[in-house]
This record gives sequence, structure tokens and C-alpha cells, in this order.
Amino acid sequence: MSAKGKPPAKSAGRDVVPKKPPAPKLAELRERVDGIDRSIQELIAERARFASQIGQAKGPLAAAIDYYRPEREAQVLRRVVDRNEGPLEGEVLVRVFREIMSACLAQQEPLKIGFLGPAGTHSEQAAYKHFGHSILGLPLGSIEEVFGEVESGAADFGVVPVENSTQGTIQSTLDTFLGTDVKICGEVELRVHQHLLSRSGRFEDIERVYSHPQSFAQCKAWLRQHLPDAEKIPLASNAEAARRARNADDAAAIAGLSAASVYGLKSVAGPIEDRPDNTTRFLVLGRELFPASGNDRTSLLIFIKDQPGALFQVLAPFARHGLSMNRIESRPGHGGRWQYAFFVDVGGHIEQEAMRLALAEVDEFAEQVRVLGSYPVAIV
Ligand SMILES: C=C(O[C@@H]1C=C(C(=O)O)C=C[C@H]1O)C(=O)O
Repeated sequence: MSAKGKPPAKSAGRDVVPKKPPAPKLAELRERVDGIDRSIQELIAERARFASQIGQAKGPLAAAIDYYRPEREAQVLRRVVDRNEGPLEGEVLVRVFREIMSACLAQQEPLKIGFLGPAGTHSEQAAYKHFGHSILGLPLGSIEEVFGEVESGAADFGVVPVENSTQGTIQSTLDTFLGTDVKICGEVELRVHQHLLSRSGRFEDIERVYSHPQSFAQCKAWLRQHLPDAEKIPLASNAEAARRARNADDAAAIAGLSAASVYGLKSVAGPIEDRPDNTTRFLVLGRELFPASGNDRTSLLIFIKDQPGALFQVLAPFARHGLSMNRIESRPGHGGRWQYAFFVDVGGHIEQEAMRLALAEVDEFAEQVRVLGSYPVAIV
């Protein structure tokens, strides 16, 4: 930049002059803000009272889960995005409204949400992103345990990772669907930032790195370049890695910054994920399906007959009825009778006529079709 474009230099010694009381303009602005805060608070309280009344209008229901309506919440949040004219980002406003709804619902009783623990995992972050902070979080030991606690009713809902934009599918999540009746009732997308964390914060001390295999894979190039000789030790979660790294000076963990604050570690380097758009998609697990929200996705598990053209025949009906397929993944089916299980995601809800017609046709050609879920597309 040329010297010409710069503002004139400020006079030296300016900082030592004692601060004057706020100029009238500042005080006036603060008064306006105070007034707005009063109005916002009154409105939030009014909203909470109406939400309670809606709860009562739903009848004498047993638990918080009976009041929860994900399709309605998705509609509320979509309207927040649509109405937004700035200056704040839609994503920020969604976060604020999500917390308001979370608190309104918790007036009945907080929802119990299971996720892959311990505290500080990306799964925990995804759970809070989707349900807000007025929940009872249940950190669990494995993805299978999250399915189990939802199925038994110990958790109202669960949050499990299903795919990552850098690393692809989390196979164990898909495979767990084969042996359970758990349903998908939502999805959450989370931008995932990985950091190298250690007790001392000194890069030169690191001889071992702990992390979840997915996180190692997301930081592969970075590790090859910066820590080619360190021992890489895979663990069940990033937070578990952070917990271990807390006990040694020559160890580090790859995890999110929330794990650093939970386990008292320092960030040595970060973000260190190879791709800046690194995003993980999580599924919200429940025991029942909910009505359409207006912008939904349906996840199906299709077992096909082992014969020529079988896959083509089960997929063609979606195209014929104008439904777009976002994803297909094949896994070896359990129980020798079927060769393969296909996990298919299709745009739309099972309540829609086009989806009903397509599924009836798919049913004719497939060995078995299971609707895993029909749920609102992630908002932001
Ligand atoms: C208030 C309701 O119940 C719950 C709370 C909601 C809210 O605070 O907006 C939305 C959906 C439900 O989870 C409702 O169904 O409208």
C-alpha cells in the first residue's frame, strides 16, 4: 500500500490519557440496546408460555419425547433462514433459535440424547448443534451402544456419524442398521476442524499420536509432512485420545478444540485437516418415523435378489417417479440368503405420492425393502 492511502499517524502518548465517561451517543445507543434486550426477553418468555400450551394441547403425554416434533422444528428454522436479511448469518440465527426451542421443549423435561463419548467428541458437538444445549447428554462408549440405548429406550434419541466429506462412509454405522429396528429421524452436518493437542504444547516432544482412525485419515497428508516418524495409535474416539495424551509429555492427540478445553490440553497446530471443507454428516436415531417437513430425505435399506439386472430394476422406479437419488452404498448383507444390502438415500418423504408409488414398484423386484427413515434435510 502506498503511504498516500494511509490515514495520518496518531499522536504519541494518546493511550495514557484517562478514559472519559462514555460520550452521550454511546450511552444513548446502550439504552436502545437495553430496551431491545427487555423486549427480546419478554418475547422469549411469551414464546415459552405458548410452547407449554402447545405441549398441553398435544394431550396428556408421558415424556419429553412425546412433545418433540422434528418436522415442526425444521420448518421453524427454515423460516428463520428465509426471513434473514442480515447483518448476522443465517447459520448464527439458526443457532440462537435452536437454543430457544431447546429451552422451550425442556420445560416439559430435557430430552436424553446418546452420542459417542466421552465429553468433547465431535458427536457431542453434533448432538448440541441439532438439539440445543437444554438436553441431557449421554456420552456412550461406542456407536453400537448408541444404537442399543436408543432401541432400549434409555436414550430418547442418539447421534452417530455416518459419512465424512474427506473419508467417505463410516461402515460400522451402516452395518449396525442391519441388526436393529432403530429409525433415522434427522441428520446434522458439522464442519470438523482437527487440532494437534498436547499437554506441553511443544511440537518437538511428540513421539506418539492418538486419535480415531477417521481423524488420522482426515489429517493424513499433514501427518506425513510434519510427523512422519511419530507412532500413530488408533483409539475409539478423539476425546479418548485427548484423555490419554493428558498423561504423557511425549504424546499428542488429534481432536477438536472442545476436547482441548475438556482435557486441559494446548493446541500445538491446527486446524490440520487436509481439506478445508472437511464436513461430517451425522444421523439422528430414534424409534419412530415423523411426518414430512417439506424438504426431506428418505433412507432405505434394500436387499436384492442375486440375478442379472436386479440392481437396475430396484433403482429405476425412483427415476421414473422424478425422485433424485443422493447416495448408494453397498454392504455385504448379514445372513447368507442375500448377497448384498444397498443403503440408498432418496430426496422426498414416504408420505409423498411419488415416493409411495416408487416404493411399491421397488418392492416387486427387491427381496426386502426397509425404510430406515424419512427426515428433514439438515438446515445449515
Ligand atoms: C411447541 C411445539 O413443541 C415442541 C417445541 C417446538 C418449539 O419450541 O418451537 C417445536 C416443536 C416441538 O419440538 C410444537 O409442536 O409446536
